[in-house]
Amino acid sequence: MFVLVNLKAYPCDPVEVATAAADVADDSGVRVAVAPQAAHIDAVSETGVETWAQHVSPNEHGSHTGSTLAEAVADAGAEGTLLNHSENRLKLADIDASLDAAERADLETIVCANNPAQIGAAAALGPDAVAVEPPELIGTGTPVSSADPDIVTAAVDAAARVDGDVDVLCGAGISTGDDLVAASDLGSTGVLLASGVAKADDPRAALEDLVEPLR
Ligand SMILES: O=C(CO)COP(=O)(O)O
Repeated sequence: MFVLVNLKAYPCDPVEVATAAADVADDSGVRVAVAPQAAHIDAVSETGVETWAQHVSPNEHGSHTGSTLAEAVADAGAEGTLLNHSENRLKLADIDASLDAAERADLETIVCANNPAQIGAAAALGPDAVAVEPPELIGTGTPVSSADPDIVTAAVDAAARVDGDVDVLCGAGISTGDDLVAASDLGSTGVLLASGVAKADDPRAALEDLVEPLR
Protein backbone atom coordinates (compact mmCIF):
# COMPACT_ATOMS: atom_id res chain seq x y z
CA MET A 1 0.00 0.00 0.00
CA PHE A 2 1.13 3.51 -0.85
CA VAL A 3 0.46 6.13 1.85
CA LEU A 4 0.45 9.70 0.51
CA VAL A 5 0.08 12.43 3.11
CA ASN A 6 -1.26 15.68 1.64
CA LEU A 7 -0.37 18.59 3.95
CA LYS A 8 -2.75 20.94 2.06
CA ALA A 9 -2.32 24.40 3.61
CA TYR A 10 -2.51 23.15 7.20
CA PRO A 11 -0.37 25.00 9.74
CA CYS A 12 1.81 22.00 10.57
CA ASP A 13 5.61 21.88 10.45
CA PRO A 14 6.23 20.22 7.06
CA VAL A 15 9.77 19.19 7.93
CA GLU A 16 8.66 17.60 11.22
CA VAL A 17 5.97 15.58 9.42
CA ALA A 18 8.36 14.70 6.59
CA THR A 19 11.08 13.54 8.98
CA ALA A 20 8.58 11.34 10.81
CA ALA A 21 7.26 9.99 7.51
CA ALA A 22 10.80 9.18 6.30
CA ASP A 23 11.55 7.32 9.55
CA VAL A 24 8.26 5.43 9.50
CA ALA A 25 8.81 4.44 5.84
CA ASP A 26 12.34 3.21 6.65
CA ASP A 27 11.27 1.28 9.77
CA SER A 28 8.16 -0.31 8.27
CA GLY A 29 9.16 -0.77 4.64
CA VAL A 30 5.86 0.87 3.65
CA ARG A 31 5.94 3.44 0.85
CA VAL A 32 5.07 6.74 2.54
CA ALA A 33 5.22 10.09 0.72
CA VAL A 34 4.44 13.68 1.71
CA ALA A 35 2.88 16.41 -0.47
CA PRO A 36 3.67 19.80 1.10
CA GLN A 37 3.04 23.31 -0.16
CA ALA A 38 5.13 23.98 -3.29
CA ALA A 39 7.33 26.40 -1.35
CA HIS A 40 8.23 23.60 1.09
CA ILE A 41 9.10 20.89 -1.46
CA ASP A 42 12.83 21.57 -1.25
CA ALA A 43 12.97 21.39 2.56
CA VAL A 44 10.71 18.35 2.69
CA SER A 45 12.70 16.42 0.10
CA GLU A 46 15.90 17.20 2.06
CA THR A 47 14.56 14.90 4.81
CA GLY A 48 14.82 11.99 2.39
CA VAL A 49 11.09 11.33 2.30
CA GLU A 50 9.43 10.70 -1.06
CA THR A 51 8.06 14.13 -1.92
CA TRP A 52 5.08 15.04 -4.06
CA ALA A 53 3.65 18.30 -5.33
CA GLN A 54 -0.01 19.05 -4.60
CA HIS A 55 -0.51 20.38 -8.13
CA VAL A 56 1.38 21.41 -11.24
CA SER A 57 0.16 23.90 -13.81
CA PRO A 58 -0.60 22.88 -17.39
CA ASN A 59 1.93 25.31 -18.85
CA GLU A 60 5.52 25.01 -19.98
CA HIS A 61 8.36 27.48 -19.29
CA GLY A 62 7.29 30.97 -20.40
CA SER A 63 5.19 33.97 -19.41
CA HIS A 64 2.94 32.28 -16.83
CA THR A 65 3.01 34.33 -13.63
CA GLY A 66 1.78 32.49 -10.57
CA SER A 67 2.09 29.06 -12.13
CA THR A 68 3.53 25.98 -10.47
CA LEU A 69 5.88 24.70 -13.13
CA ALA A 70 6.34 20.91 -13.26
CA GLU A 71 10.04 21.31 -14.01
CA ALA A 72 10.45 23.60 -10.98
CA VAL A 73 8.84 21.19 -8.50
CA ALA A 74 10.93 18.36 -9.96
CA ASP A 75 14.10 20.48 -9.56
CA ALA A 76 13.09 21.12 -5.94
CA GLY A 77 12.91 17.38 -5.28
CA ALA A 78 9.36 16.29 -6.07
CA GLU A 79 8.99 12.81 -7.53
CA GLY A 80 5.30 13.03 -8.29
CA THR A 81 2.28 15.29 -8.32
CA LEU A 82 -1.38 15.22 -7.43
CA LEU A 83 -3.70 16.75 -10.00
CA ASN A 84 -7.34 17.82 -9.85
CA HIS A 85 -7.68 17.55 -6.08
CA SER A 86 -11.22 18.24 -4.98
CA GLU A 87 -9.94 21.49 -3.46
CA ASN A 88 -8.16 22.47 -6.69
CA ARG A 89 -10.34 21.22 -9.52
CA LEU A 90 -9.19 21.57 -13.11
CA LYS A 91 -10.87 21.54 -16.49
CA LEU A 92 -10.45 18.28 -18.40
CA ALA A 93 -8.13 19.95 -20.91
CA ASP A 94 -5.99 21.31 -18.07
CA ILE A 95 -5.71 17.89 -16.40
CA ASP A 96 -4.53 16.53 -19.74
CA ALA A 97 -1.99 19.34 -20.20
CA SER A 98 -0.79 19.06 -16.58
CA LEU A 99 -0.25 15.33 -17.15
CA ASP A 100 1.87 16.23 -20.19
CA ALA A 101 3.80 18.74 -18.07
CA ALA A 102 4.38 16.13 -15.36
CA GLU A 103 5.55 13.61 -17.92
CA ARG A 104 8.02 16.14 -19.37
CA ALA A 105 9.42 16.67 -15.87
CA ASP A 106 9.46 12.92 -15.14
CA LEU A 107 6.95 13.21 -12.29
CA GLU A 108 4.67 10.35 -11.27
CA THR A 109 1.00 11.34 -11.40
CA ILE A 110 -2.19 10.77 -9.42
CA VAL A 111 -5.38 12.35 -10.74
CA CYS A 112 -8.02 12.81 -8.06
CA ALA A 113 -11.74 12.44 -8.77
CA ASN A 114 -14.97 12.70 -6.83
CA ASN A 115 -16.77 9.60 -8.05
CA PRO A 116 -16.37 6.47 -10.21
CA ALA A 117 -17.55 8.17 -13.43
CA GLN A 118 -14.85 10.81 -13.04
CA ILE A 119 -12.36 8.07 -12.17
CA GLY A 120 -13.04 6.44 -15.54
CA ALA A 121 -12.51 9.75 -17.32
CA ALA A 122 -9.34 10.44 -15.34
CA ALA A 123 -7.96 6.95 -16.04
CA ALA A 124 -8.53 7.53 -19.78
CA LEU A 125 -6.02 10.38 -19.65
CA GLY A 126 -3.25 7.92 -18.77
CA PRO A 127 -1.99 8.92 -15.31
CA ASP A 128 0.01 6.49 -13.19
CA ALA A 129 -2.85 6.38 -10.69
CA VAL A 130 -6.21 7.84 -9.82
CA ALA A 131 -7.62 8.59 -6.37
CA VAL A 132 -11.29 8.60 -5.47
CA GLU A 133 -12.16 11.07 -2.72
CA PRO A 134 -15.83 11.85 -2.00
CA PRO A 135 -15.73 15.57 -1.12
CA GLU A 136 -18.40 15.27 1.56
CA LEU A 137 -16.14 12.96 3.61
CA ILE A 138 -12.91 14.96 3.23
CA GLY A 139 -11.71 16.27 6.57
CA THR A 140 -14.53 14.62 8.52
CA GLY A 141 -12.53 11.80 10.13
CA THR A 142 -15.18 9.40 8.79
CA PRO A 143 -13.28 6.99 6.54
CA VAL A 144 -14.49 6.47 2.99
CA SER A 145 -13.57 2.80 3.37
CA SER A 146 -16.35 2.24 5.91
CA ALA A 147 -18.75 5.14 5.17
CA ASP A 148 -18.92 4.55 1.41
CA PRO A 149 -17.11 1.30 0.51
CA ASP A 150 -19.12 0.94 -2.71
CA ILE A 151 -17.59 4.10 -4.14
CA VAL A 152 -14.14 2.57 -3.73
CA THR A 153 -15.01 -0.75 -5.38
CA ALA A 154 -16.87 1.07 -8.16
CA ALA A 155 -13.84 3.32 -8.69
CA VAL A 156 -11.54 0.28 -8.88
CA ASP A 157 -13.90 -1.29 -11.48
CA ALA A 158 -14.21 1.96 -13.45
CA ALA A 159 -10.44 2.39 -13.71
CA ALA A 160 -9.89 -1.27 -14.61
CA ARG A 161 -12.44 -1.04 -17.44
CA VAL A 162 -10.50 1.83 -18.97
CA ASP A 163 -6.89 0.92 -18.24
CA GLY A 164 -5.81 -2.00 -16.07
CA ASP A 165 -2.40 -0.41 -15.51
CA VAL A 166 -3.78 2.60 -13.62
CA ASP A 167 -3.57 2.16 -9.84
CA VAL A 168 -6.48 3.29 -7.68
CA LEU A 169 -6.06 5.00 -4.34
CA CYS A 170 -8.85 6.16 -2.06
CA GLY A 171 -9.04 9.00 0.38
CA ALA A 172 -11.22 11.05 2.73
CA GLY A 173 -11.35 10.47 6.46
CA ILE A 174 -8.57 7.86 6.44
CA SER A 175 -6.56 8.01 9.66
CA THR A 176 -5.90 4.56 11.16
CA GLY A 177 -4.29 1.26 10.29
CA ASP A 178 -7.76 -0.31 10.23
CA ASP A 179 -8.83 2.25 7.60
CA LEU A 180 -5.79 1.31 5.55
CA VAL A 181 -6.60 -2.41 5.73
CA ALA A 182 -10.22 -1.73 4.77
CA ALA A 183 -9.06 0.36 1.79
CA SER A 184 -6.79 -2.46 0.67
CA ASP A 185 -9.58 -5.04 1.06
CA LEU A 186 -11.74 -2.90 -1.27
CA GLY A 187 -9.09 -3.15 -3.99
CA SER A 188 -7.25 0.13 -3.66
CA THR A 189 -3.47 0.10 -3.76
CA GLY A 190 -2.97 3.15 -1.60
CA VAL A 191 -4.52 5.87 0.49
CA LEU A 192 -4.47 9.62 0.25
CA LEU A 193 -4.92 11.38 3.58
CA ALA A 194 -4.41 14.74 5.20
CA SER A 195 -5.99 15.80 8.50
CA GLY A 196 -5.35 12.48 10.27
CA VAL A 197 -1.63 13.28 10.14
CA ALA A 198 -1.31 17.01 9.42
CA LYS A 199 -3.71 17.97 12.24
CA ALA A 200 -2.63 15.25 14.68
CA ASP A 201 -1.07 16.29 18.00
CA ASP A 202 1.61 13.70 17.29
CA PRO A 203 2.03 13.16 13.52
CA ARG A 204 4.71 10.51 14.07
CA ALA A 205 2.38 8.41 16.25
CA ALA A 206 -0.41 8.85 13.70
CA LEU A 207 1.86 7.60 10.91
CA GLU A 208 3.07 4.66 13.00
CA ASP A 209 -0.53 3.65 13.73
CA LEU A 210 -1.37 3.88 10.04
CA VAL A 211 1.31 1.48 8.83
CA GLU A 212 1.16 -0.88 11.84
CA PRO A 213 -0.98 -3.55 10.09
CA LEU A 214 1.47 -3.62 7.15
CA ARG A 215 4.57 -4.33 9.22
O1 LIG B 1 -8.30 15.44 0.74
C1 LIG B 1 -7.73 14.51 1.28
C2 LIG B 1 -6.39 14.06 0.87
O2 LIG B 1 -5.99 14.65 -0.32
C3 LIG B 1 -8.34 13.80 2.41
O3 LIG B 1 -8.36 14.65 3.49
P1 LIG B 1 -8.63 14.05 4.93
O4 LIG B 1 -7.67 12.92 5.15
O5 LIG B 1 -8.39 15.21 5.85
O6 LIG B 1 -10.06 13.60 4.95
